Amino acid sequence: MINRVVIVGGGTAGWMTASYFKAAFGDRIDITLVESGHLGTVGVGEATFSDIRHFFEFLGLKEKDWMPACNATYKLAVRFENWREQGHYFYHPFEQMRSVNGFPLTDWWLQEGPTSRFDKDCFVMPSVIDAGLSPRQLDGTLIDQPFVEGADEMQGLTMSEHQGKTQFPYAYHFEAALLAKYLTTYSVERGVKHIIDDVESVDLDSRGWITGVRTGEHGDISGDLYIDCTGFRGVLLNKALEEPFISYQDTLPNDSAVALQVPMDMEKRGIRPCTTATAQDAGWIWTIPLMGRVGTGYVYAKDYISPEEAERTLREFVGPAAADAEANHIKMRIGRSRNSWVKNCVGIGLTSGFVEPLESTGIFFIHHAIEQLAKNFPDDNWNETHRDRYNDAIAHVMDGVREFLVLHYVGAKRNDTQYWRDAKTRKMPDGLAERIEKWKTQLPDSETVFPYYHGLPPYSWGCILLGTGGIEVKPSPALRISDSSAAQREFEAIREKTEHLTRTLPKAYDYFSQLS
Ligand SMILES: Cc1cc2nc3c(=O)[nH]c(=O)nc-3n(C[C@H](O)[C@H](O)[C@H](O)COP(=O)(O)OP(=O)(O)OC[C@H]3O[C@@H](n4cnc5c(N)ncnc54)[C@H](O)[C@@H]3O)c2cc1C
Ligand SMILES: N[C@H](Cc1c[nH]c2cc(Cl)ccc12)C(=O)O
Repeated sequence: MINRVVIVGGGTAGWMTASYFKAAFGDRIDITLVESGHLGTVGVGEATFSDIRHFFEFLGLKEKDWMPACNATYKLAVRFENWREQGHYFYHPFEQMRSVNGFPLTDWWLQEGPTSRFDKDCFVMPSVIDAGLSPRQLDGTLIDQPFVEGADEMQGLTMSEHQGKTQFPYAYHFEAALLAKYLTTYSVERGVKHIIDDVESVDLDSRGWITGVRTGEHGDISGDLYIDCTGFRGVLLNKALEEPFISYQDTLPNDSAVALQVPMDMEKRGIRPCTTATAQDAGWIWTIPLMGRVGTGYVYAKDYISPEEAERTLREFVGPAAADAEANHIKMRIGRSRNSWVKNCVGIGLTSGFVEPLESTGIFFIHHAIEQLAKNFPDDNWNETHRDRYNDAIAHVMDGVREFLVLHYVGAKRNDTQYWRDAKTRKMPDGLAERIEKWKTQLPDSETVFPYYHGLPPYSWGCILLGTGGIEVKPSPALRISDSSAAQREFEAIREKTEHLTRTLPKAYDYFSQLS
């Protein structure tokens, strides 16, 4: 049995892992988490995938338990502003793609689109977001969507097993530091040993396996399995075990960010329930609404703009409310460890890998890694099959998301600065150019997107292609000679549903202010 687990690092990755493993394995596993008292965590205001609800469900937590404690709000989409041209925006929503006669509605939209807005013609969420509404009524009733919430056959499935079966209509925004604090209490109450100290060195045996970590004040801590959640430092995996890091910077050049937390009266401002990604001269700015403040930051490539200029741009973007906010400059390590599981050490979180937060994939990577590790948990035979399966799953998810992000830049019509022009000529990950060729005559489907599980359904790829507008796509030839009346009825049904929802849903702020 492997039942002594040592986690090094107390950011989002460390505490999500500790709490999930306690919920999964109870007292059959002994967990010690060591975190530095002075090295900070990266967590800024964070946005997630909708799948994160499975994590909270697994821990037995309801929204009213954790959301108010983390100043959380709902995220119904990512809103992309100015990626095509100044003043243009589109949504990548959490919403089941409708299909008519075997073709996604977006394909019909290319042939028959009632207006120039694919997002508002094909989905109801964009109008709900524009009106600043909550997807739940004040009594908690969720808007009726074609998805299954809590159905028995879905219990216990991992995210990859869930994919394609349902699409939940929202994700979350929350304060990462508050979530880490919440999960600390959850974990410690369930028996996780919490040590605040620095790991100063790592002991290896003659085979190079970890036998213990040495701390400044608490001596040696040893276990069977070591989980490296030390962030970009990779203290165990990359430093002690010397596992190489594969950089993605040749295809994704953004390597820096500057973040601000801006206190705000959200009742007055109102909550637009989505993450906004506003394109800038050398990157993009995120805006994340939380209860009591807005999290914002400029993600940029330092080859194109200096940190000082990025901070100045961000402050101008936010306006006077940012005057007293302290800027947090972050250097990002973009790419992944060649293998995230090496010998008796598994890197989770930023140690394992990271891509810029354009589609909020950091916490999704952590959640996926935890589910895969729980599924492939080793015994003392250290069977290679479990390790190899785990490493393949982690590599695929990150490589797939890298392609998805590159599509945003290659697809963006804007080319008004060197940064955006270079995005069109930069090397692409293997296979993407061929896939884009196929999508020019038929929007992405399960047979033409990145072929391994990477968290994004085919409709997500279609939204980016249609929204960014730089790649010309044509309707499928079959639809040109097909009867479109069923598609027309579907567009009409969406219009009616949108009209009904925008009349009946409460304001997002009102929903959160009564949630407890
Ligand atoms: C600019 C930016 C924006 C982001 N936005 C999003 C988003 O919107 N959505 C999303 O899902 N993800 C986002 N992410 C990613 C997300 O922040 C991370 O995935 C998440 O915070 C996990 O970080 P971590 O726990 O791996 O590392 P960290 O937060 O860096 O934590 C590392 C921990 O290790 C400890 N440590 C380090 N060295 C030692 C040592 N020697 N001894 C003891 N302890 C040590 C530190 O004290 C700390 O506790 C973003 C990341 C960045 C950089
Ligand atoms: N696994 C899916 C991924 C997904 C589906 N739609 C979206 C929209 C946005 Cl903005 C991000 C991710 C996804 C999920 O989490 O729902």
